[in-house]
Amino acid sequence: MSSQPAQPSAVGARELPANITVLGSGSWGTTFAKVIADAAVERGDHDLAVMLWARRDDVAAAINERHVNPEYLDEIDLPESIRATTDLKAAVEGAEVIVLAVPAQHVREQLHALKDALGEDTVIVSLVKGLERGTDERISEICASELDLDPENFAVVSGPNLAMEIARREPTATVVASASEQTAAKIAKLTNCSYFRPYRNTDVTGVEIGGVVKNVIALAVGLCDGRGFGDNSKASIITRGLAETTRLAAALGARQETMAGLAGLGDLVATCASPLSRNRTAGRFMGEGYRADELSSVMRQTAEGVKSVSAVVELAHRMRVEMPISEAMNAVVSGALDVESLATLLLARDLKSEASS
Ligand SMILES: NC(=O)C1=CN([C@@H]2O[C@H](COP(=O)(O)OP(=O)(O)OC[C@H]3O[C@@H](n4cnc5c(N)ncnc54)[C@H](O)[C@@H]3O)[C@@H](O)[C@H]2O)C=CC1
Ligand SMILES: O=C(CO)COP(=O)(O)O
Repeated sequence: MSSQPAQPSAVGARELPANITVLGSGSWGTTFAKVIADAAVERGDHDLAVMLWARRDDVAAAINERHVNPEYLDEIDLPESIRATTDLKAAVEGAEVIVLAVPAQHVREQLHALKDALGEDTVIVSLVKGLERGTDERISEICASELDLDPENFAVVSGPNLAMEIARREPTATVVASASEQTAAKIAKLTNCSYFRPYRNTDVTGVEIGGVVKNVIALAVGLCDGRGFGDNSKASIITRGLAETTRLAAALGARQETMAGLAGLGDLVATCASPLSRNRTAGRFMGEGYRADELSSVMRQTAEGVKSVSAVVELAHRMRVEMPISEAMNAVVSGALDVESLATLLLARDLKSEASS
């Protein structure tokens, strides 16, 4: 036996990355930064740095000086190891992991802006639950086309993850999916803490589609609230919503069992049940008579379902998949259908066997 001390591995002595950047300091970006910082403390890692990129100076200043983000996470104290900046290039310089937490329609421009500062082995983690309008691309596809990113360096984190509950340390599980088992395991370890339990998966498409379509279904459930419909209507929409999500995911090559897991059924239930959900809230406002273009006057935060529904429907047409609830929601959001006519349209199709679809 050699008496030589063990040599550090090629990637360095640390098992996990030390420099993490989160792009987007809204409710989920800030909360996710907190999860990473809390997880590091719990495993005794005091060298890990989390940098949050904020669009606004006042948000960055509040995080740096008072360790709060009053705009998005009122009442939550943030760990002092989280720093914030509005300088995108400085934020991503030297980052080993870059987490995307901006609305889907702005991901491509963000990636374009940071392209040159990206390291060869940088891992991109998406928290985003939307499709890009115009291309109908998922975030993994945008990363591949915009950055020429090796799929093994991409992961998506998705599940029943309402930001405010996690910020309050209420226990939740999630899914980390990557084409690389190793990348998924690394991100799972980086985020695992006493209140956040990640499960690994390699079905990136399924996990992304689950997160995107549940927002559209939550709009429909919100509409039921706005129209005064009860739990039978909502349970019917949730169940048939899961069926159409599963059809689309399967057509795109995803695994059906992913839709029965945390990133499918789990997230659908959390979002459709929670008054914290922005998508359900947006649906409720529309059910009460607001048009989609009036929503920004009553809610400040991102409701990805409103922005992504047309891309979901386009993708479904391309894949020849029937998605009647998404079709109806697209018609409402675009103004082609009024909410009074919606009740019959949401579930109206030719009568068929439940098992046949
Ligand atoms: N809030 C939640 O509970 C969860 C949200 N998500 C997903 O995470 C993503 C981000 O959502 P949130 O943090 O909740 O949104 P948010 O609305 O709370 O914050 C969005 C962030 O993006 C920034 N932003 C807005 N427009 C931008 C632009 N043009 N360019 C660059 N940045 C821009 C905002 O300044 C803000 O920092 C969404 O795709 C959402 O579906 C996923 C799981 C949970
Ligand atoms: O994705 C979420 C929970 O998992 C958050 O949903 P909302 O964007 O509707 O708030």
